[in-house]
Amino acid sequence: MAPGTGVFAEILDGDVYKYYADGEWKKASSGKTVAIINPTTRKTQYKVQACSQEEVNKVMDLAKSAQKLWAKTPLWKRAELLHKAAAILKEHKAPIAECLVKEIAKPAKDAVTEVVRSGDLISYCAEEGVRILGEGKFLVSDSFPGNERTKYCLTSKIPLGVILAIPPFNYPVNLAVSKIAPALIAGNSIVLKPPTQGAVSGLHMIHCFHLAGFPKGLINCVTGKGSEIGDFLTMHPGVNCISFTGGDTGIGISKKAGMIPLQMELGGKDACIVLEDADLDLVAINIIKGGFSYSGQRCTAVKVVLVMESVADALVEKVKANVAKLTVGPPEDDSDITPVVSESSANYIEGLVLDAKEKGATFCQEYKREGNLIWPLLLDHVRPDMRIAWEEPFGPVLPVIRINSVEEGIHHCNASNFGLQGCVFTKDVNKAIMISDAMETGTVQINSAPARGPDHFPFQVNPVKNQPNSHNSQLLFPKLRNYETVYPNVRAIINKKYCLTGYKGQWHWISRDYQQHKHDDQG
Ligand SMILES: NC(=O)C1=CN([C@@H]2O[C@H](COP(=O)(O)OP(=O)(O)OC[C@H]3O[C@@H](n4cnc5c(N)ncnc54)[C@H](OP(=O)(O)O)[C@@H]3O)[C@@H](O)[C@H]2O)C=CC1
Ligand SMILES: O=C(O)[C@H](O)COP(=O)(O)O
Repeated sequence: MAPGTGVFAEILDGDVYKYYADGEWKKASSGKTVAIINPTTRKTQYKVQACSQEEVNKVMDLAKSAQKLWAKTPLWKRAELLHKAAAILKEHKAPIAECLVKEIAKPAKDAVTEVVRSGDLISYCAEEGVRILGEGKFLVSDSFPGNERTKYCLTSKIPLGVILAIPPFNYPVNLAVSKIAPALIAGNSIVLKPPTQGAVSGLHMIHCFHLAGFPKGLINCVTGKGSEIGDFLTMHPGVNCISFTGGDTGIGISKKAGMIPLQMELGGKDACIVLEDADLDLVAINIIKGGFSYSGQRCTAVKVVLVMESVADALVEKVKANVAKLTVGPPEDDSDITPVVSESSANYIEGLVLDAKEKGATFCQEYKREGNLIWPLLLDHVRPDMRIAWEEPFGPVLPVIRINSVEEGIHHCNASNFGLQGCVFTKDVNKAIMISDAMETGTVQINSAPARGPDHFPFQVNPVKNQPNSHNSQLLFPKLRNYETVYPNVRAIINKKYCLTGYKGQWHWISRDYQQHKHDDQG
């Protein structure tokens, strides 16, 4: 089934996709549309409605009223509807994946994975939600000095209200449901503003919730350019919480939004620290996976390699050999490297490459670009005075900085404004843990590339970094009546075999020996 046909026919009006409010698909009164450009053809692929401020006002009112009733809907019923939406989404993975291919040039197989993973996440939120939200806390007064047992305190989790969800282009389905599903199970309503590139995938996903039979007005989706309706949405008095994922736009939003909870997942410059004793074949494979999957357009992509000088030549050779194997071309062919999302993004990446060239970086491949398609590029001998050492290219260009000590690597990682993830490669697990502790990032992967998934793992930025707090979707679950613990203290050091997670001071350790790990990874 093609997008906008079959069960999805009602979301399309002529060649323009409608927006969703009050349980219905509608045309915007502005009469204006927004074009979605296919990154591969650079031609208009789809059109969506440009919603007006009046429409946003209406949607906020609807979302507010619907939320009041939804909060009274039994938890098990909320979970039932979410499970239904998850099944419908997975059933219709093909047309939604096609939208991802056409709107954001996601390789065909990865596009299907994104939809399936999103369905699983919705179900997971439904399952966990009934447990987490089913529990409360009980306190007695004489546990505090000077008190007799004359009072009992019961706390329970209540919804925040209307959640404004704004995901980025690179996972328009998955990063939308990672906001929508926790919000709904916890009794909140949703106003989704999808990214322009990715809006049509988002509208198809929303239709799956519609088909599941959620109450009218509970879930709404307004389309339009962020630069045009963004401020009106984020400063709207009807919004009780903003869940945003994207770039520096989030910093602006956090300054404008006022006294409401914010969930901010912003950019990353994930460092990969490579020690002398690392298994260089394993490192090279992970650098390729971490740095170049979806053409580097992941917040968790490896964005700078910090390798000990003594093994740098050997590592660069191995990575070069693997880069040569990457296929470059259209997403429909499931190429490894596909066009980046827009011309302005390609121009930005090119600016970083030219700056590095001017300042003397070694080009391991020839720089090549056709339209938005940029061939994978490894830049060796990058120095801290080059922009690429610090900025996030969000494209298939990876800098290598040679270091003479572990401290130098940690220093570079910590000097970055970003604090999302990082990774360290060494056979010495003690060193790995010590380095992980010293890296000011939310998560460190040991002997593995950075990644957000599996989707139920904690995901947050290190709070010492100059960014708004970023944390996983737990914010959308609870608002304790006494405003405790809005930001859960979660830190994780994760990889497939060594896993150390902490939650409110409780630490769990699972380990297997490195040889076993190595054996598993080599298949
Ligand atoms: N930490 C994390 O979990 C993740 C972070 N990211 C980061 O996202 C960035 C790439 O995504 P990208 O989409 O380009 O990010 P942007 O910040 O450009 O856009 C993100 C979203 O914000 C919207 N937006 C734009 N302007 C405004 C505004 N003034 N008010 C409200 N919303 C607005 C966009 O809409 P429109 O498209 O219409 O402009 C889009 O939906 C990278 O920096 C990446 O690292 C990506 C994924 C995960
Ligand atoms: O946008 C991103 O980069 C995602 O949050 C990363 O998800 P992944 O690491 O599972 O690809």
